[in-house]
Amino acid sequence: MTSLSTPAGFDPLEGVSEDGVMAPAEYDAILLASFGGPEGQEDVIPFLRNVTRGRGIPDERLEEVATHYRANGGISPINEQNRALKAALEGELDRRGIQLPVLWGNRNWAPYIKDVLQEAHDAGYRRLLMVTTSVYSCYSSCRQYREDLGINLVETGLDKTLRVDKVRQYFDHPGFVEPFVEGVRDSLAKVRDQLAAAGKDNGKIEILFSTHSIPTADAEAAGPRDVEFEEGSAYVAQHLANCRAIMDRIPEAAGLDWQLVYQSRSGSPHTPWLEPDINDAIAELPAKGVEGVVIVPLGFVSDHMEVIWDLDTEAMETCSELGLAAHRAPTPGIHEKFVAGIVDLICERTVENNIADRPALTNLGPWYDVCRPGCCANLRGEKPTIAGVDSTVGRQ
Ligand SMILES: CC1=C(CCC(=O)O)c2cc3nc(cc4[nH]c(cc5[nH]c(cc1n2)c(C)c5CCC(=O)O)c(CCC(=O)O)c4C)C(CCC(=O)O)=C3C
Ligand SMILES: [Fe+2]
Repeated sequence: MTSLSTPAGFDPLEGVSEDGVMAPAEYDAILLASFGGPEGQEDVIPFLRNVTRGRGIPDERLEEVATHYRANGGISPINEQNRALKAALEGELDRRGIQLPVLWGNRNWAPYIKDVLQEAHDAGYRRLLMVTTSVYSCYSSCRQYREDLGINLVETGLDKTLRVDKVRQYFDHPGFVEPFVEGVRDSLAKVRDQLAAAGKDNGKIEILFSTHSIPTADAEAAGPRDVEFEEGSAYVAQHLANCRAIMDRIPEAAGLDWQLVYQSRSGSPHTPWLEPDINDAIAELPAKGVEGVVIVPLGFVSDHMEVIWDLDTEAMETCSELGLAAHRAPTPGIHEKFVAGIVDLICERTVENNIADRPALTNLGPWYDVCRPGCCANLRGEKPTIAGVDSTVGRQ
């Protein structure tokens, strides 16, 4: 390519307000960024090595997790779900007459973010808007994505000619929350039916909101460094706020007990991670007189391996061993409200079809378009990032 449409480098803070809102801009394409997963038995170990490189995850844990993938033919459902989400986003953009191509790239498996950035550049794109399939604030869900973009832009040498911004973390956007409201309501009715069929018409039900456990040190570093969270950390506070937002919207669930629990812990047993584990929490329920459980996969956008194994296989088994009626609520997946919500988030950031109103269903949001200083710090050392007020990638 002889001439470029944009001058080399940019000011990442141009148009960014005090509170991290970025003025609408013109984008060439959307980048749907996700985790990635294996697509066959021979991919399983290389994928797990990609995920855990430099993370100190014991080999026994990797072998254990490999069996979850092996049982599913070595295939993670996540890639198919992302293809479906990409198609649904294209459909919704098209329906609204918005001409923005959707690219898809993963952190840990093909199509890799690095290759997608090169393809985007070769196609003449100079500014992308990234949407991630992770919605809360913590290293794994926020900074790790911003870092992988930063590192790949620097490594490909595209950092001065290809700019990537990111939509805000959208845990409390109605597009993410409302599908859960519907799903929890339906699941509650199913558990009530199961109990009725067993002659336990007024059996006590508890709602377990489940999310990915993370090291407590990562939880403490989650979110902006310069903002205090009453509930210990941005990660925990965002989840608890969402639990309340969902409970408040389901009259049928009025008065039911609920709690936030954690799943999919890895790492060394000596490192503290967020607790209680969902299986331990379930084991405590019979003693409280609980006879039915609704399991809500609040930390996830689709039914990937952490959902179909850790919840549908393990947690459901724990319930059945204890004789508890149970149902797992759906993830947003390609729910029409979720898809429309993501397109709304894109429109918040674009000059054309701009949406000025920024809905948020908790009082923590709307979250920052451009992360605050030190947001979701990498406790192992600083790497180049995008989409933070302290990002340096692409600076003139
Ligand atoms: C917060 C969070 C989310 C939610 C936000 C988001 O969605 O991003 C998430 C999602 C996912 N996690 C996934 C898979 C894995 N996560 C692992 C390991 C880890 N996850 C962590 C955190 C999170 N993970 C952490 C702190 C580790 C320890 C290692 C490290 O510090 O990085 C490992 C290694 C083996 C193990 O120990 O489990 C695997 C295989 C898949 C793909 C599933 C599929 O293939 O369908 C998805 C969507
Ligand atoms: Fe994970």
